[in-house]
Amino acid sequence: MTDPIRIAILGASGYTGAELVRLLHGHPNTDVVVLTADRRAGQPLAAVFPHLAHLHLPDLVAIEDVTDWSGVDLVFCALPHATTQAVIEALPERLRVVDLSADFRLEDTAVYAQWYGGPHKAPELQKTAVYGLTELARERVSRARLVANPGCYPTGPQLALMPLIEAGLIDVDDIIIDAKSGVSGAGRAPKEGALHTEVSEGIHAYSVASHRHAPEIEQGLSRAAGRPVLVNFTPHLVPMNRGILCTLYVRPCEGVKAADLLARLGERFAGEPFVKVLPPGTLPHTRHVRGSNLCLIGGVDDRLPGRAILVTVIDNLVKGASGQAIQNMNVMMGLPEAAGLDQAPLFP
Ligand SMILES: NC(=O)C1=CN([C@@H]2O[C@H](COP(=O)(O)OP(=O)(O)OC[C@H]3O[C@@H](n4cnc5c(N)ncnc54)[C@H](OP(=O)(O)O)[C@@H]3O)[C@@H](O)[C@H]2O)C=CC1
Ligand SMILES: CC(=O)N[C@@H](CCC(=O)OP(=O)(O)O)C(=O)O
Repeated sequence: MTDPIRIAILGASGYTGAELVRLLHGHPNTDVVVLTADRRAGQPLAAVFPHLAHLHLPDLVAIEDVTDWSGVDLVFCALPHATTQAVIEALPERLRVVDLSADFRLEDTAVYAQWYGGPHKAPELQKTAVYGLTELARERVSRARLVANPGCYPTGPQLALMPLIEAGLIDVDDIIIDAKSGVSGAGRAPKEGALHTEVSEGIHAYSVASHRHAPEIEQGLSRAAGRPVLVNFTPHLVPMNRGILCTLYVRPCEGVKAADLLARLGERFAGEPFVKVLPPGTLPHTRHVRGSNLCLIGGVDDRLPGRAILVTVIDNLVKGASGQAIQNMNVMMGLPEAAGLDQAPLFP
């Protein structure tokens, strides 16, 4: 039996931090040794998250109070974007890092500056970061010191569209991504737009034609196409806690049907533990993945000639964040990729 991997979770008092703690509790090869917080530093985790009170874990501390990293092997950074670059740059070089924020996802730091409102604070480190959409980057992830975990919205659409673009099966200049997210995607820190009164009993589009996940999706699709690709991406906030459903409107090449697209995806993801392609005509619900690391993909032909509609679902806190982060850690550390991630979805 090998020694457990000693884990620090920065931002453990947030939603994705708590989800890392929950999932790592079931991981056979890890030991959580450091938990950090900002406003909640100094408190026991059970005071912040009573649902984790049965676990024996260290209290929350401020990052600056962690002066000795010698007892840590791998760091999960679950901090707000734009705070993470400086934090990771200050960590000892020896530590492996999985960053859940957006700070290292965009390879071009000029594009980062344009979408995240300021210059990149660690451009040299950015050159070493690997974008960790695990199923499509496994080999690079295995060698990475720093993995940029994909955004919650970009995960499903890239998994469904990149293999189709690589196979030349769809028109890359006509892709519409209609996305709907649960409110936990906005994090736990109080925000007016996430209040119950603002979100319940309604649904609304936001950041229309201007959401920061559009360039992240375009980065992946452009790599698959071998040339620049732009997408129409519209996110919506829906009154549920977890889950992201993306409806993808695509134009298959002449003679290609939805069943052919699904067949290609089925071949591409054969044997993958977490990406499952449904039979033609069967469409997934967010309920089908709740609490699990699964991404489900379904599809149908549109009545409109030449159009097909694909639907992807993930749990934003699992495959869209902490689950995929653990999947990446498993690949980086040479562990079985599904270790700690075999939870079946909570249905209904
Ligand atoms: N929620 C989601 O579905 C997803 C989130 N992400 C990304 O993951 C990261 C974490 O998200 P999430 O867990 O939702 O966010 P939360 O707002 O729920 O949690 C943020 C965490 O960071 C801590 N924190 C806040 N500001 C600072 C600071 N200046 N210095 C140190 N610590 C700080 C908070 O501490 P305290 O509470 O004590 O103040 C808390 O522990 C973000 O970058 C987010 O964009 C990625 C994919 C999906
Ligand atoms: C519902 C909601 O507010 N979602 C967030 C994105 C969620 C997220 O986690 O963004 P990152 O993956 O880039 O960190 C938003 O629209 O900004």
